[in-house]
Amino acid sequence: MNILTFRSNEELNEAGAGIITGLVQTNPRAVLGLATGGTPVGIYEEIVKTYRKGMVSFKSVTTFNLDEYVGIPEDHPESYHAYMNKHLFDHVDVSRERTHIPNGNAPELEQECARYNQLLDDAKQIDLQLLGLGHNGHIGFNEPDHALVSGTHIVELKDETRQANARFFNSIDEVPTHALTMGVGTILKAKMILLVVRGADKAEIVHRALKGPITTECPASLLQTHPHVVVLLDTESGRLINA
Ligand SMILES: O=P(O)(O)OC[C@H]1O[C@](O)(CO)[C@@H](O)[C@@H]1O
Repeated sequence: MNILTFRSNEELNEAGAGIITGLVQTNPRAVLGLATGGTPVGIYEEIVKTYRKGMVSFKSVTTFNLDEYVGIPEDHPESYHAYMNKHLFDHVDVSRERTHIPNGNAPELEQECARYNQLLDDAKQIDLQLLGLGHNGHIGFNEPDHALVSGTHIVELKDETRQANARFFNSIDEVPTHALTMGVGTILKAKMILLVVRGADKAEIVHRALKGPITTECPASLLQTHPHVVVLLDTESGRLINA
């Protein structure tokens, strides 16, 4: 595991964007696993800047997002479909047929999970999976539990996750109770994982995830078993790791 700590957000964003655009420059048909949440926004901004300079093209790239809320429309401003359009897809030349996000409004959610798993199987392997980290150690929406699910599945969000994400909604009551998420098995199958974490409030979970016991009670701790993980931290989130 390669853990890099950055003094400024700009440097962290440039490093994250550089890894992703560098991969696409060398492999224009790369399969990218993408994340949402507050953490990757600055990285997407840097990617768009690189694209606008004509230094990278996404036209042959395939993307798979980690997760989507259940029960809010795709055009709801806080859906992960809307997020990806706003922060990346509307600004680069990615082909929409090759972008994939689970459909949280599918009439049969189990069938939707099976469909998403099939698409992932057809793509064979994600070349780079971008991840943020939840305060309770979740990756994607894989919440701490006594057991974890390998493939895409429906998950009931923990109260702490709904509270953390309430900042994006008018009130906690509007935060969906369920989501569809790629499973930990699929995440760990990626060739490379790029975990990005920011903020003093994540210092403890970063330490637990990267240095603590490997346990399903902290899903991110399973990343310790992966052969190629790069972790980008700011000084605050890396405080305990670097102590
Ligand atoms: O980047 P944030 O907003 O702190 O969220 C951390 C993680 O939580 C999620 O938003 C899900 O709650 C993930 O998508 C993200 O990786």
